[in-house]
Amino acid sequence: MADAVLQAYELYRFYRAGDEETLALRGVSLAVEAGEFVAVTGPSGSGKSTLLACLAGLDEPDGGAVRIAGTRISHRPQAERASLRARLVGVLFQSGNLLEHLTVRANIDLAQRLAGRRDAARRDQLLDELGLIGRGPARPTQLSGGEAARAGLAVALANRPAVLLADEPTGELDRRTEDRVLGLLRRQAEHGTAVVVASHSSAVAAAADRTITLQDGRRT
Ligand SMILES: Nc1ncnc2c1ncn2[C@@H]1O[C@H](COP(=O)(O)OP(=O)(O)OP(=O)(O)O)[C@@H](O)[C@H]1O
Repeated sequence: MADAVLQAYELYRFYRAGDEETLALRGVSLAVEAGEFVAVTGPSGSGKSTLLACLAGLDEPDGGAVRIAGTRISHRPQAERASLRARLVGVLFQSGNLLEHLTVRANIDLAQRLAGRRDAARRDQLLDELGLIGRGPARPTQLSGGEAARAGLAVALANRPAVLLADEPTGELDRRTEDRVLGLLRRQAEHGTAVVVASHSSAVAAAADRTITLQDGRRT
């Protein structure tokens, strides 16, 4: 797995609050190849969101390392992590993927600008593929739940990321919209992106090439 586009080695993450210490990750390793779709499952509190945040460089592991496309993203200043993330990683959450004061189109443009790019053709292609061609001028508050999920995906894919990390991206969606979003994630993997989705949903596990399970911060 030395050539895996996403590599995590022995990740540890501790949270301290007063005398309380939570061991959210206890030595999690993971390698995902380009084109693979991996589901991360496990009970509530098992460390799924913490793992995804560390993989995305949104959080710093206390131990271990994350490499994306051969570049270490962990243990770097926050600004460097943000810059690497903008170029290499698409991040999709259940909500909060879109800035409320910007239109859908402007949200995608912003994601490209943050990566030092401008690619209107890619933006329009994404809006088209995701069935949002008429919704480009809409603001997030004007979108249905399913439209907002697809617009969030458009932002995450704006820069053709090597790795797409999604944390419960279908949590609030009805089954039909969930299937549509999963189909889009699948297609993205078929185009060569390494896709990692943390979810409680059995539909996500069914759509994935393989599933890893966390329990108390460890892989089972
Ligand atoms: N900022 C934080 N401060 C303290 N403890 C935290 C923090 N974030 C997460 N934890 C703890 O770390 C552990 C792992 O949490 P995490 O959110 O990664 O689990 P999860 O598997 O994503 O859960 P869920 O399925 O409920 O979203 C839990 O015990 C949680 O309470």
